[in-house]
Amino acid sequence: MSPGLPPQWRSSAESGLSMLADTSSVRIPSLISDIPGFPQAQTTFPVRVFKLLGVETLIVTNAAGSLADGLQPGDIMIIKDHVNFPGMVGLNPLCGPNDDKFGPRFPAMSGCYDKGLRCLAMEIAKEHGVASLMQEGVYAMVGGPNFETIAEARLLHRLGVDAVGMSTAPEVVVATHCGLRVFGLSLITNKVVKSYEDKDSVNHEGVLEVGRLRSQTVQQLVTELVSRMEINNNNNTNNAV
Ligand SMILES: O=P(O)(O)O[C@@H]1C[C@H](O)[C@@H](CO)O1
Ligand code: HPA
Repeated sequence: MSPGLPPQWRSSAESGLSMLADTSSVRIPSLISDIPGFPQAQTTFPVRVFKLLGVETLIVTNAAGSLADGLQPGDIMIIKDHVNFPGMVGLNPLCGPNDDKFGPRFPAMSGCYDKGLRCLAMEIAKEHGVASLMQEGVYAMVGGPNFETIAEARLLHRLGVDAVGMSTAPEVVVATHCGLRVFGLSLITNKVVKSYEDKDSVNHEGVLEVGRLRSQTVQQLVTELVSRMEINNNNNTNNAV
């Protein structure tokens, strides 16, 4: 403790320092890799294992809040593209030395959500009578774990984001890097509050509730998609194995 610290500040500063030292009770997040739950290296590791096992397509799902007027809770958004906010400021799972066995140092991300699978999913939705729940849109990943402020929600909306969540982009980046085909769905679990007059507020229980409500529909869509999608042996540009 600095001897120059005013006495009235000492006890809180000391208790803060002792909490930081006691790693058994306090989890200290690393700014680089640990937001909000697990390091990105850990959450994306299975994607490279899939690649090495010969998997060709990654299907991702998430819960997301809607910014688009046309997307209501319970709707299912086919992810057309994403904005990886953490990635854009350096929280990118590809940071660090590149492993050329998996893919190039500077991989392209345009077209990372496969168009053929997006069209097939929409066809399946029509056949199952759930097309009215489905539309394509842009997903943005934010760091979380707090939900958005109203100003943040408005900013995202103005940037062209249709739905916002706290996951998915890192796995998709790693999958695209190693040449996997990707398909993604966002289950819209809530409207993101964009107005200071709005008394609504998002909460995690509500997110889980909508997840339970639509779990069967999402399962049916994904099962049907898997049974009908083409094997894409020739699609991989990178040879990790
Ligand atoms: O599907 P994910 O894990 O992205 O779920 C979202 C983000 C938070 O984990 C949670 C917030 O309610 O939902
Ligand atoms: N914001 C961010 N992540 C989310 C939301 C949201 O409104 N809903 C579910 N995950």
